[in-house]
Amino acid sequence: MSGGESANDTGGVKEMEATHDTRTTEKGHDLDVAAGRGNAELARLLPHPAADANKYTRGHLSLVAGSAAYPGAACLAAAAGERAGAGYTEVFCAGKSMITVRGWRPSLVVRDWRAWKPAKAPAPRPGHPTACVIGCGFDAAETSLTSLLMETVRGWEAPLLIDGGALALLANATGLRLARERAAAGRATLLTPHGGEAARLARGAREALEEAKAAAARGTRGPLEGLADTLSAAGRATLAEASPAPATLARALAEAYGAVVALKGPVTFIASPDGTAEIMNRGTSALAKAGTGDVLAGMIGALLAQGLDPRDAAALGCALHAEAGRTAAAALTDICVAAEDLITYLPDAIRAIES
Ligand SMILES: NC(=O)C1=CN([C@@H]2O[C@H](COP(=O)(O)OP(=O)(O)OC[C@H]3O[C@@H](n4cnc5c(N)ncnc54)[C@H](O)[C@@H]3O)[C@@H](O)[C@H]2O)[C@@H](O)CC1
Ligand SMILES: Nc1ncnc2c1ncn2[C@@H]1O[C@H](COP(=O)(O)OP(=O)(O)O)[C@@H](O)[C@H]1O
Repeated sequence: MSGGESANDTGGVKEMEATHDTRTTEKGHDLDVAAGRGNAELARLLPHPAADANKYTRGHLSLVAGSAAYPGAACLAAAAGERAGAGYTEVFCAGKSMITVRGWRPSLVVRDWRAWKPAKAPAPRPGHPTACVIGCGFDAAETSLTSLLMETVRGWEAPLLIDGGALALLANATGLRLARERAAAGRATLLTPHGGEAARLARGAREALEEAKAAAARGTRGPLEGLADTLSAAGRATLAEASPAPATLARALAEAYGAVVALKGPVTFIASPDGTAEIMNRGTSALAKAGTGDVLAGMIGALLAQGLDPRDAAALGCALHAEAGRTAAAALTDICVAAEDLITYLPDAIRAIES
């Protein structure tokens, strides 16, 4: 791993006040980072079901997750998605993972991912929200998964969250181009990298910029034409840095990929393509265990599937995840908490935010 993969230390970002729109300067870039939202604001986003709700109107979450190497990631994300309110949670996973995912939770609808046809999914319609999470438990070494991902980025109309091993597969000129085409078509995308995955996404954006430059030098028109001109100078400077500070990196990735980016770590930064960013620093080091990111992806995916916009889904999902971690740590100690416990303690997190 390169030095760039330690992207999520918090060096360079000033301690945030508990007020909104805190202004700070990070590594010479002028940066506005809004402090984390308060409980009252978050509570208003909680998707309580309407009295006449049914499982379809509550939101349909499709999870494309769980390679043969990592079935557990699909289990964690799907169970978190159910707990976070999705009315219908469907898992498309490797054939070899199906029995594990089915056995873990009978309420999940489990299919082989060869049956996943993102471009043929019914178009989203009012009152029937839907979203897709792809990548939890993807084995990035399995290059055959690239077409599954790219087909989804190209063909899936509703909000799309990309996590885990799928981020490595997205991190190249083709992935960036397809993500930008989604944005241009008004389709929402949310990326949830940890520091290592964010560094890979930055490399992918650099590759795209190089490709665009080479095409321009040859005088060839191509799909990445004008990319450099559409990115801000600050964004390009951040992508060129070996070890950018996380808030600026989150913002540069959001701009480059045309997606909301939640760059996870001890402090999580949520950045949007329009240049806005907010901080989420309610977490606990009890969360530093394998699988907690898969749980977060399932929670945010369920909120997207219930109709929240990507920024709100990321802010509420990260806050609920952090609160669940804190409550779990209070009960179990910060040593003993495991990813599954966050799902168990999600109801306490909801109550904490509502109170
Ligand atoms: N129970 C399961 O089945 C689990 C499956 N998982 C899946 O395993 C796949 C590989 O993900 P991994 O993240 O393990 O491996 P990756 O190889 O994608 O990333 C880990 C590498 O990134 C570097 N890194 C830098 N900053 C980091 C940071 N802030 N946090 C974490 N790593 C950082 C690490 O040094 C490490 O070399 C993903 O698809 C993921 O969803 C994991 O989520 C763990 C649990
Ligand atoms: N020291 C820490 N303090 C607070 N939160 C943390 C800390 N370490 C990790 N986390 C949180 O735990 C989660 C880890 O996600 P990720 O690295 O993707 O895990 P995995 O890939 O194993 O599922 C993220 O939400 C991150 O913000």
